Amino acid sequence: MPLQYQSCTFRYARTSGPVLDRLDLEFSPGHTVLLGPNGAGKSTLLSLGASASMTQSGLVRFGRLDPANRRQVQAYRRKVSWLPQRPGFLPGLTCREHVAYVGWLKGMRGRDAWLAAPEAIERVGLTDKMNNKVKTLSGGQQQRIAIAQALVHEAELLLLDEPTVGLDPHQRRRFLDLLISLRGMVNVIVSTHDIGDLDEAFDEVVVLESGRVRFMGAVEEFAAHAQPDCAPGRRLESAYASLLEATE
Ligand SMILES: Nc1ncnc2c1ncn2[C@@H]1O[C@H](COP(=O)(O)OP(=O)(O)OP(=O)(O)O)[C@@H](O)[C@H]1O
Repeated sequence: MPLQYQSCTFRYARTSGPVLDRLDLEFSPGHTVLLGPNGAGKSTLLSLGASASMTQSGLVRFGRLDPANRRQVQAYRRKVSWLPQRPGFLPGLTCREHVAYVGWLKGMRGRDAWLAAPEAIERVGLTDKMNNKVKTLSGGQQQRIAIAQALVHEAELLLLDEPTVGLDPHQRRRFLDLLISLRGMVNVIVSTHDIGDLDEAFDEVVVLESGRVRFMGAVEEFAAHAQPDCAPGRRLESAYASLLEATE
């Protein structure tokens, strides 16, 4: 199912202009990377998609589900899972307890969530840490537990806000491999500033600039904006720079 934003306007309290002004955007199923300079509105867009905040006008829809409808919001949040920039974990819980707890919060029966948690944790490669406290895990491992939280209740779409910030290259690689392994199982939209090696993990690119869609298309179409003389390993970075320079 697509995630749609129809004529969405959003402004933070006590700020002058809107961050998003009548934005129309549709994310197709698949793996999409969301790029854009600081302040472009990526986190705002994802938090609206997660129903963590609500548009002042316009609509957000996942398929037919409307997060502004009280009767549909729980079903919406079960299907659309969000990993904010700084995910919070309850102190004292083990990985299994945490994953099961989130499943229960999303509407699963407690016992079902408890029994389903090990498989979700296995999917993210952390079975050996299942009974460890989440707070004792590294940053990269905590990000993977956050993904397991979405897998346990069989979310259809994951919204990940800068999930690789602060990860070392090895952890980042593991994280991208995890995303690749989730292809066909769950759709993802990932906002990031790390663009070097995204082509393997993503199908589509959206570039947001000042709350507007600057580019939307397949990774290859995006890469075609690269400077002809750029090094092969830097095509995506070059494409991104060219697209943004074209609007300066
Ligand atoms: N809670 C808030 N209150 C007021 N303004 C905010 C708030 N959060 C974000 N903003 C402003 O809204 C705009 C969009 O911010 P947002 O965090 O969505 O951008 P972003 O593209 O995710 O940026 P970054 O890449 O730096 O994370 C920015 O101008 C920011 O200063």
